Amino acid sequence: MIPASPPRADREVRVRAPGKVNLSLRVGARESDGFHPLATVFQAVSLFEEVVARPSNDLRVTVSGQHADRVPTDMTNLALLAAQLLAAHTGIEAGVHLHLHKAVPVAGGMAGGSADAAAALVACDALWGTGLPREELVELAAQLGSDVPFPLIGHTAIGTGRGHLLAPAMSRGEYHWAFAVREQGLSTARVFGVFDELIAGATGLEPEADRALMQALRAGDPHALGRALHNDLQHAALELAPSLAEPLAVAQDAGALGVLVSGSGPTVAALARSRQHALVIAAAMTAAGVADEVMTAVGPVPGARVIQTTRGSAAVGGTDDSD
Ligand SMILES: C[C@](O)(CO)[C@H](O)COP(=O)(O)OP(=O)(O)OC[C@H]1O[C@@H](n2ccc(N)nc2=O)[C@H](O)[C@@H]1O
Ligand SMILES: Nc1ncnc2c1ncn2[C@@H]1O[C@H](COP(=O)(O)OP(=O)(O)OP(=O)(O)O)[C@@H](O)[C@H]1O
Repeated sequence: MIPASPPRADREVRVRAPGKVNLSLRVGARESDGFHPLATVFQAVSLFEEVVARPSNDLRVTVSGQHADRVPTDMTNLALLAAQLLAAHTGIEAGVHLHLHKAVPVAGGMAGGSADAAAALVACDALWGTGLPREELVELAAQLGSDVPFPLIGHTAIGTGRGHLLAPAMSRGEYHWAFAVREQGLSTARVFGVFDELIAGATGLEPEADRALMQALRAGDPHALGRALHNDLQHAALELAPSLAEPLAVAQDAGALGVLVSGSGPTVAALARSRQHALVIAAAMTAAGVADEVMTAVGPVPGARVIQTTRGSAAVGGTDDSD
């Protein structure tokens, strides 16, 4: 074990990492490792998790913000697992206190926990001075969960394998979203389980079906993107939570260019014509009482980045190297 160079007790590193929407999610049949092969297109959206890392003798986490009470603070927390993995990988003997400020819905299909883990990798790497290249952090991220590499990269990317193998995708312009959030989350493993029952072995991956979607992104055409949105897990999510049909219908009636369940759900994502239109869709969903909460966001946005490093009371500003 290499002892970490003792960080000043008053030093802190603040990192921001985005949530995601799967613009397209195509799922193949479960493989022998228990996972499904995916062909997906991720877009990072402007709901940001913030993680602050401070020196500590042990590994500990505190949580504030959106539904903080539903986030575990034991060693099952993905951010703590990320810190532990980085310490083991670099052979460093160091603790950390991670504070998570949540803005991405918990268990909402938008990879909030994964964003925390990605942010924790970047924050601990900076706090401990381990200085790993981003590609090495991405490899560690994949060991933590299928969705963890993407919030490190951000922007728009194609995911294959378990969803963890990423290739950047070209995207022009801004896309505006309204989200209907349901308080009661859905378990990702359960949604994949219901997917298995529904498809009963009859599925192909068909990533080539996303040609229109990729073309829409290259052209910066939200109308074409709206028509191309696709989620193979949507049926399974609706089976487990049939009331999700309501926000989908209300958003459609409010003129959304496309609507879908985000990832494994239960968050419903509606693509709008503009920021103003996203607010109109959000207001329609609130008025109809079809969401516990509504949010709006824009995408694509960058991946996990240091937004502030503080030594003592002096903030020394971001050290953004993520793009
Ligand atoms: C639905 C998505 O959000 C789409 O991006 C992701 O595939 C989910 O990624 P995640 O939450 O990071 O998932 P993991 O923590 O890797 O896996 C949780 C559980 O989901 C199922 N799972 C996940 C990914 C995958 N490609 N196939 C699966 O069957 C497995 O049952 C697994 O035990
Ligand atoms: N830092 C964390 N934030 C939120 N949940 C966490 C965290 N660490 C572990 N968890 C556990 O993971 C579960 C799923 O959390 P998360 O918010 O990442 O779901 P999700 O957005 O549906 O994930 P994904 O879209 O990647 O499938 C939670 O119910 C919680 O028990």
